[in-house]
Amino acid sequence: MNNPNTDSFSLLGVFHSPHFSELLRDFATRELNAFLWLSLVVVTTLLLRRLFSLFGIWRRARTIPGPPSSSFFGGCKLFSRPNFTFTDVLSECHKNYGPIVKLWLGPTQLLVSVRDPILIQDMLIKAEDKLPYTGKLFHLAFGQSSLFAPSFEKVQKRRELLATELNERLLKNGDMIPVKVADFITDKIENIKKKGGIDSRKGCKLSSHTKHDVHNESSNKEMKSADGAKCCSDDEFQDYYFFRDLKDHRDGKEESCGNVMRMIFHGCQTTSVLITDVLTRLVMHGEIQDKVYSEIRMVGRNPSKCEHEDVYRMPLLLATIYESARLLPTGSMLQRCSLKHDLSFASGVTIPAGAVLVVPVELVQKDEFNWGSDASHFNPYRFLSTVTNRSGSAEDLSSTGFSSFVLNDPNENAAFLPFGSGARACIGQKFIIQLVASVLASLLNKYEIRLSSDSNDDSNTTLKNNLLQRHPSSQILFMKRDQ
Ligand code: HEM
Repeated sequence: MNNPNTDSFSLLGVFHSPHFSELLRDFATRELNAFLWLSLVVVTTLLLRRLFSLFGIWRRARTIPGPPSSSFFGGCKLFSRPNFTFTDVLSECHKNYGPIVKLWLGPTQLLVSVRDPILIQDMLIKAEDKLPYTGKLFHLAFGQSSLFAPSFEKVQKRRELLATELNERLLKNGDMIPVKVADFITDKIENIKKKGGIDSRKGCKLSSHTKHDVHNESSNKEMKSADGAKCCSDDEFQDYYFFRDLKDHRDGKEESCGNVMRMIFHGCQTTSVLITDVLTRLVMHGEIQDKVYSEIRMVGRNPSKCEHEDVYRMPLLLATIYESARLLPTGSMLQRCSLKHDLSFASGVTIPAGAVLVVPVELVQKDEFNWGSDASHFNPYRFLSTVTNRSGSAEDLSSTGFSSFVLNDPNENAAFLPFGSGARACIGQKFIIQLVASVLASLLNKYEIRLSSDSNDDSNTTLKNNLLQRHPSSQILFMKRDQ
């Protein structure tokens, strides 16, 4: 029989033998070598894949014209010029290289700018995604949003829902909102006059009081109309109008506020720029304001059954809004990208997946080639045609309550892009144009607007927080009309 003490002793002996520890060391060395080799193979494969995709991008980007460069940073020389904005850089590139140009922003980051309206239309339809990092910025600020996410797949369903909500349900019941908003603003103007003791003949500077007034009344949750009647509380208003359906279709991952906050942020920013700009244009062009007022009075004498449809009988007012949006778009650029697939344009150019695609809206909307020699001038009549009789001469329809002009669809011109175009175009366009037109019609019916004597007429346009802004902003006076 074996003695267990002797067995364990001999086993310990094997473990302690120099041969065994050499074996162990050898095993550990081989394991480590295998691991290092494997890591090397994985890292090399990854690097090679990256290098191949890089060469792929360079090869495909070769067909796109752009600034010649010895390095990737083709735009460097242009960027280093003093006082040169990004729009200036793109303008310079387009002048030299044609309607489509490329700029390397880094070895792997290709930017392609498109200026030709036909190409833009093609691109905005085909490029359905937006840049991932722009979404992340807003994600940090407002939480996750399925409405403004970069991938089209993610936003498609939610876009359809919101479009139905805005264009079918809200617009069809559209009488209430503009009336309430206009009443609210009128109420504010009258309050400011009373509180400030401003001589009503001198009018009222809305801009200088708005901040203080909004702050004072933020605790008062009920909106009241000019005659003091209760309209509805903020909560009811939000619940009923904008957000009911969006809340119902929320998925688990999504933060409840993300969509609502992004929409409020986007809607407020863009709408305030548009309204301010239309008012400024009307102040600067008194003759257009007078004609818009006549149009409003004419429609007012013969109103439609549905009040919200009246604005469609005010073509000059609508054309004024479109022309203001053309001359001062809310952002200087539209951006897109195709995250998964390369894009092929009808012109034969292929844009690699992941490239940043931009449309310099400001340039396109003021391009003489697209808008004629008066491209940089305010001319709402460019969106209007005259109603003619059978003999071809202009017809005067004022006695019938209809304008002698008809509004041409501004979106027929591919160079009209204040609301974007294609797969990711703004969903709010129809809704906000009707709303802004109704509110302006109510205001202009009650007030004549003039520029305060201390305002500076020489306002220039600058880009701040991604929005085009006028500086210094004009101070507008509201003078009550004798009704
Ligand atoms: C004057 C008012 C407005 C202007 C000028 C404006 C302009 C724009 C522009 C330029 C875009 C990007 C389009 C593109 O990349 O092709 C956009 C996107 C969008 N707009 Fe507006 N917008 C306005 C008001 C509104 C309002 C009131 C709403 C909703 C209530 C709205 C909802 C959206 C949404 C959801 C998108 C994102 C579309 C997407 O990423 O798929 N907008 N808007």
